[in-house]
Amino acid sequence: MAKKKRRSMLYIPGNNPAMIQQAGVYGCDAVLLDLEDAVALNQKDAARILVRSMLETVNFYDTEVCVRVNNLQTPFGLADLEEIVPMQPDNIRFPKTESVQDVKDFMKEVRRIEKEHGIKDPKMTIHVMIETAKGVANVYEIAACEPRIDAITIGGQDLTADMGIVKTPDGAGIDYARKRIVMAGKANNLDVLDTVFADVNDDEGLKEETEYIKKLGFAGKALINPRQVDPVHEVFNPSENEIRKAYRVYSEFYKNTKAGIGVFAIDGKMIDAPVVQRAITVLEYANIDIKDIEKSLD
Ligand SMILES: CC(C)(COP(=O)(O)OP(=O)(O)OC[C@H]1O[C@@H](n2cnc3c(N)ncnc32)[C@H](O)[C@@H]1OP(=O)(O)O)[C@@H](O)C(=O)NCCC(=O)NCCSC(=O)C[C@@](O)(CC(=O)O)C(=O)O
Ligand SMILES: [Mg+2]
Repeated sequence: MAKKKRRSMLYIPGNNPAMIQQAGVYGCDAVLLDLEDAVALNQKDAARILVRSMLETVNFYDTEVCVRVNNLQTPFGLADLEEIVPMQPDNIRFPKTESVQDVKDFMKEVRRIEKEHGIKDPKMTIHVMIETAKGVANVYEIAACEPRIDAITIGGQDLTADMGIVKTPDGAGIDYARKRIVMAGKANNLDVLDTVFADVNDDEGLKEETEYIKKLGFAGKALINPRQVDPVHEVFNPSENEIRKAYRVYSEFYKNTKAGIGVFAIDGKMIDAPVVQRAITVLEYANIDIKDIEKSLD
């Protein structure tokens, strides 16, 4: 099965039933039902109950569903897990993860709750959020410490607050963190996801930032408004020209492999395994199954 795309992950405040009800139709790859910073302190209990009931009743179609719980250091984190883990959304986000011990503490509770509810073969995966300088420092160990982690993400708003700096449009203050988190994620075969772009009226700025983080290796971006979905997809979706080139590279690779040739040239440019791998990634983003290309050549 093709790997799920995570180009766009839309935060929806967990205390807003009207927004959650629409979650399956925004066209984003994933929704992040938020019990953490989008929810006021006096709404935390209501939001938790609402999100649980929405997980039972709403049709999310093929949109991936992730719930962001509160950190276990807060009075809400454990209650969030007790309510949400039995519902087994596709994934749970651990915010402000700073150490391997934080992940262990979370997972101990997740596993206990799953056991108590007779969940034997849990499919729910974990997203860790790196949002403090300490988390950035420990990110390599965090990314490697738990097999159920399948994505890692930077929280730029909290990180800049923790560092005592302003989040500028050029992202200068979080550039090192972005690059370090990408390497830690890639080293552990995780999807690496970028932080939100706060100005919902600045499509050009959003696209520019998305172009940049795509070049760094991020698989997608967290969003705060449905209007941000299309601009982000526009950047992540390959152009017609890129698709045509990738199709040609894969076709030639397939034919050459059958003839026992490992490296060859197209228009004078060497095509080897990494080039083929990049072509396969483009084809995946264009929803083209390489098996169909192979069949057309057999
Ligand atoms: C930004 C704004 C107030 C703008 O309001 P506006 O009113 O100007 O929006 P409009 O465009 O006018 O809305 C038009 C229509 O869309 C509907 N609509 C709007 N937003 C929707 C949505 N999100 N989901 C579904 N529906 C939506 C709306 O209801 C209306 O529907 P209708 O009336 O029917 O036409 C609003 O969007 C909003 O609240 N966003 C969510 C904010 C949020 O979740 N923050 C927490 C996550 S970040 C964080 O925690 C930092 C982080 O942790 C994260 C990290 O990086 O990962 C870190 O540290 O960095
Ligand atoms: Mg945050």
